[in-house]
Amino acid sequence: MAGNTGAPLVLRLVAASVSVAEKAGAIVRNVFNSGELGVVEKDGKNDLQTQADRSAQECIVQSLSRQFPKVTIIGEEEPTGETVDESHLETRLSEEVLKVVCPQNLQSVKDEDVVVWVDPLDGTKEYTEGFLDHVTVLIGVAVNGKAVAGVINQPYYNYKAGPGATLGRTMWGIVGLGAFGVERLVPPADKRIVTTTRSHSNKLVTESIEAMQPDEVLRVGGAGHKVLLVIEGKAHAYVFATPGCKKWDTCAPEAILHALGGRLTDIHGNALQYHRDVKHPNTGGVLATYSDHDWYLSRMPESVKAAVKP
Ligand SMILES: Nc1ncnc2c1ncn2[C@@H]1O[C@H](COP(=O)(O)O)[C@@H](O)[C@H]1OP(=O)(O)O
Ligand SMILES: [Mg+2]
Ligand SMILES: [Mg+2]
Ligand SMILES: [Mg+2]
Repeated sequence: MAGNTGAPLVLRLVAASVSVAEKAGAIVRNVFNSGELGVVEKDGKNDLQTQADRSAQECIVQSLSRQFPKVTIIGEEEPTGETVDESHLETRLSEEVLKVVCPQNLQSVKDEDVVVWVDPLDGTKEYTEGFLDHVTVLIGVAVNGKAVAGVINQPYYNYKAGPGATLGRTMWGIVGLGAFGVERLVPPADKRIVTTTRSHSNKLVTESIEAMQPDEVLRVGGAGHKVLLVIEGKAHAYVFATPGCKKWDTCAPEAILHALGGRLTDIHGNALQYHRDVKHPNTGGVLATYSDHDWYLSRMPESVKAAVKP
């Protein structure tokens, strides 16, 4: 089976995730092109699911669990119970990933040490509203509760460039090794740009953003997308001082940001935990930066910190 080459487990997982994230990204585009989004309201307020979320989740979870039957895989969406569409599966390994040398500390990781966190479509609200570049597919690999590797596919990267442009990109990273398919760019030095939610805002979010005294606020969708804005120097910080983000929203982006030298914590500065039995919501909110992380932490109002407990 493809998952059984001699490479260390973490590398094989990332190699499989890069291939399957590309496939899931294609599914996300195909569903949108079909015009039949099949939107369902989930339990939470302002919480949607589409056919693309369901099909991409099936693609990722089925493909990975067939290759790595002993690894815990946790996806955002509930299984549909429908027969698996074999044409949705992808079990090849990315050669590009298998070429790298796995960091020493991750070479002998065992199946039972790993949890894979899957967000088949991050930015669902924006997807249904046509903000297509906000959408990402997120596959994060956690070892002993820490985010160590991540894969992000952005299915509509470049779609504003017009016909002929290559649509979509895949980025991946391993802490201790670096990240590929994305480049760290430095944001402007003469102003402070903060990014936050456009569809899940509330008083706590607004208060915390104001406290950062930003020159500009980018209100956009998706946790993956906002971490990419920080990585690519379009924003100095991603500030989300409320509990809506879940482990599958942060695991992959956190690992890629860390691999490039940035930081992602809750709004108190605590590391996020990714054990298999952890509660899914990031109850302490999210703060992602490249630099001055402590400054953002110090600006966080006490009233917000008291309301957004870890
Ligand atoms: N209140 C919420 N309910 C459900 N999902 C949320 C909520 N807040 C954030 N999320 C998830 O975190 C992501 C980042 O938040 P936002 O886009 O508002 O900045 C969302 O795209 C959504 O992921 P998903 O689209 O995968 O359900
Ligand atoms: Mg969702
Ligand atoms: Mg999400
Ligand atoms: Mg999602």
